[in-house]
Amino acid sequence: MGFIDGIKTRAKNDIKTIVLPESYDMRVIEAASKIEKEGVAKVILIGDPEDIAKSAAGYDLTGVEIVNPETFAGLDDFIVHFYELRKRKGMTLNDARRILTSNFLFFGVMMVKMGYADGMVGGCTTPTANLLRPSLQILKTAPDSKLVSAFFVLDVPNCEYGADGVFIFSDAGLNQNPNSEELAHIAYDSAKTFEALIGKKPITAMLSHSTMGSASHPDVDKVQNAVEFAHKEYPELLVDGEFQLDAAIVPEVGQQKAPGNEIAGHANVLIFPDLDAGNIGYKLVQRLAKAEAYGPITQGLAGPVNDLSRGCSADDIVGVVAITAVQAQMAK
Ligand SMILES: CC(C)(COP(=O)(O)OP(=O)(O)OC[C@H]1O[C@@H](n2cnc3c(N)ncnc32)[C@H](O)[C@@H]1OP(=O)(O)O)[C@@H](O)C(=O)NCCC(=O)NCCS
Ligand SMILES: CC(=O)OP(=O)(O)O
Repeated sequence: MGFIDGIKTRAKNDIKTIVLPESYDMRVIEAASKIEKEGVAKVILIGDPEDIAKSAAGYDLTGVEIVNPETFAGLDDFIVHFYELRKRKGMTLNDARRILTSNFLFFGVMMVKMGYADGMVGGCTTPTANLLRPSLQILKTAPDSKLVSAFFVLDVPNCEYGADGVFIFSDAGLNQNPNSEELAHIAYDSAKTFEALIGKKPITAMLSHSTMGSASHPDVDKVQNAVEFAHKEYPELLVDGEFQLDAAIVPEVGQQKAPGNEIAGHANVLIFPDLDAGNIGYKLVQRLAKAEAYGPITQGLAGPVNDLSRGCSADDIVGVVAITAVQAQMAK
């Protein structure tokens, strides 16, 4: 069974409720219909029921719940909780009301925070920063994590590398220029996530334009220091570097450039030195190798809220909803 079919099977075993705030986009409507039909999750759409019924003509939305923030019975409670969370940042009750009734992303994250939904997926019409800010502000970092980061699962067809072509690429969505310690934390969280979602042993490579000192530059030093920090902080983690991409995933090149290294050539968790590399890297593999790309999925957040690329398809949304539902099961 392929990666996403395995995740969907897990999601169906213990149905979770996932809120989709961008109900004005037809990919979301199509995805909501598919998710209910396949039994992957229970869906909540946010918006005016009449508007949604009009735009969804032709789609079967049986089972989908629609919540209108304007008429939602729990709105006042949401406003007070949101205000309490953000008042130290200068938020007033009026601000809280205005934001929650006008911005479906903030309202959706509050549905997760207040236990009305188990998770949220958005971002097909919204740049990542606008999608992540509400969850960072409202849910915040999970107690067992040092920072929130975002990864993609790449499922590459006809690929013998990684875990039968399945990889985690991290950070490909959130932290723009992580320092060495942050890179080490991202590596740790990504390895744990790989094990939890893919069910295989994570083998983690810290990527660079250098392999084991073949180049000298402050950018290389940053990754070398990250490896040193990861070895010290997380001795149980199978992680090494710095590796170029070919040395990380191609066994012959790994042994040529880093002879005797047990990770070289076998990595399935790829940690990119910065967001430029991670974001460009995942899109290259998605578009040129025709890989399935699910994400950006957040890790280290105190609640499952996940992003989408604006270039996503309805099927990508179904996949990310299934992953979100499995994260919600694991968070229990
Ligand atoms: C996500 C992002 C908006 C956060 O930026 P920021 O400038 O820190 O945003 P804010 O100052 O509004 O921060 C919001 C909150 O998130 C927290 N935060 C930011 N980054 C965090 C992280 N990595 N982990 C945990 N918390 C974080 C901040 O501490 C702040 O908390 P507070 O308001 O309670 O004090 C920014 O990192 C970003 O734009 N990343 C790139 C996203 C992107 O364009 N990706 C490419 C496409 S996928
Ligand atoms: C993840 C990502 O790159 O998102 P977008 O394509 O929406 O910017």
